[in-house]
Amino acid sequence: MVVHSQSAALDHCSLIKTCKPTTSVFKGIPVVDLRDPEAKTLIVKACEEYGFFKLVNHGVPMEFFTRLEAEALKFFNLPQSDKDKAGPPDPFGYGLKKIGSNGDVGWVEYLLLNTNPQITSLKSLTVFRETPEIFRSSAVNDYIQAVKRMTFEVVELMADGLKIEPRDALSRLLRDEKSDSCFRLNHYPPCPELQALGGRNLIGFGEHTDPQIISVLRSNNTSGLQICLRDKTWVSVPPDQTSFFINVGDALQVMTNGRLRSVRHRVLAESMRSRVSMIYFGGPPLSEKIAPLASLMAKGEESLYEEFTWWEYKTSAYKSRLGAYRLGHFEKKTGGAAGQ
Ligand SMILES: C=C1C[C@]23C[C@@]1(O)CC[C@H]2[C@@]12CC[C@H](O)[C@@](C)(C(=O)O1)[C@H]2[C@@H]3C(=O)O
Ligand SMILES: O=C(O)CCC(=O)C(=O)O
Ligand SMILES: [Fe+2]
Repeated sequence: MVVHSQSAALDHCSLIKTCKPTTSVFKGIPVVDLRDPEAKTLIVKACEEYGFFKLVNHGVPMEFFTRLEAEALKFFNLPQSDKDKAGPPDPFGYGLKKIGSNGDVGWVEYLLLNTNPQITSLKSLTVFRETPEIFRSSAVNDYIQAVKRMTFEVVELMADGLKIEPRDALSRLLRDEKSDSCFRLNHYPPCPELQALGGRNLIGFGEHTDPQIISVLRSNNTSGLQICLRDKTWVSVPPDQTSFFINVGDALQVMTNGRLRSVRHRVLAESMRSRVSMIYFGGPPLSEKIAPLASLMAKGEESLYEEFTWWEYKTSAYKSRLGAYRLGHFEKKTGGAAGQ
């Protein structure tokens, strides 16, 4: 639904969608302790049931979070004209409200970066030059390196839990120097005018699944993140600035032939507090064939999906609207109930 502004003050968010307030807080969020000997089993269980879990005792020092968050806020607090020098995102760079290039908008500003220096686009280089503080400091790089290392461990545990052989079948795709991964810093400013919306919530980042293999999110202590459960209800994820929240992406759903499900999620804006989040999206190299892993398939089990490369999936995803069910296009017509 489009907001019909109730005052002039609301004009600047008049194209952004609202939704009914959700009161239910996700109390049963699966929590995985990376040091727990049972971690591999718990990761698989959480990803089968929710495509989502919270990770604690992850070993990434809090200092990495606080440094990057401070640098991010310094950047987002710059005058608009300075931030605009790092945009528009195509797809990398600074973006304000527009998400992707197919008409999606949200109450958010962001920096989208490539994590692979070898294929750093000209746009990213411009970002480096135009926003010296955040990119001259080592905060972004240090954070990404630490989160990548931890993510490799998580997907290796996942492979162990799923009895995938070899155990680096997933992590090698993320470790590959041509891995098509990216990193996003999101800033959701407070929206005091929300109170005039009669209790409705403003969409910060509309509902979607992440196309990649895995997404690793960390935010400050502001709520807003919600996930969609199997019964289609939306629940709020209580924020925890010391932990990571891990999402199964579409590519992992396909590689496990639907056993792990990519999770639909969204972010709602708050009226009083600003939310800062940082997300590493781990993707495979562009040329990688995305198909169910042989060691996971039962005898005679057939793939639910047509064969495609990550490049083909990504190209199709980037032509789609944020909320689209992107995997639908790649499901085998006779393949059974993979859909949503
Ligand atoms: C509307 C879009 C934004 C997006 C590209 C897309 O066309 C559909 C997928 C979107 C998404 C969601 C997860 C990540 O935030 C993202 C970077 C990605 O890989 O897919 C975004 C894309 C984007 O913001 O460009
Ligand atoms: O900002 C967040 O907390 C989540 C955003 C998100 O889902 C995304 O950028 O893909
Ligand atoms: Fe997402």
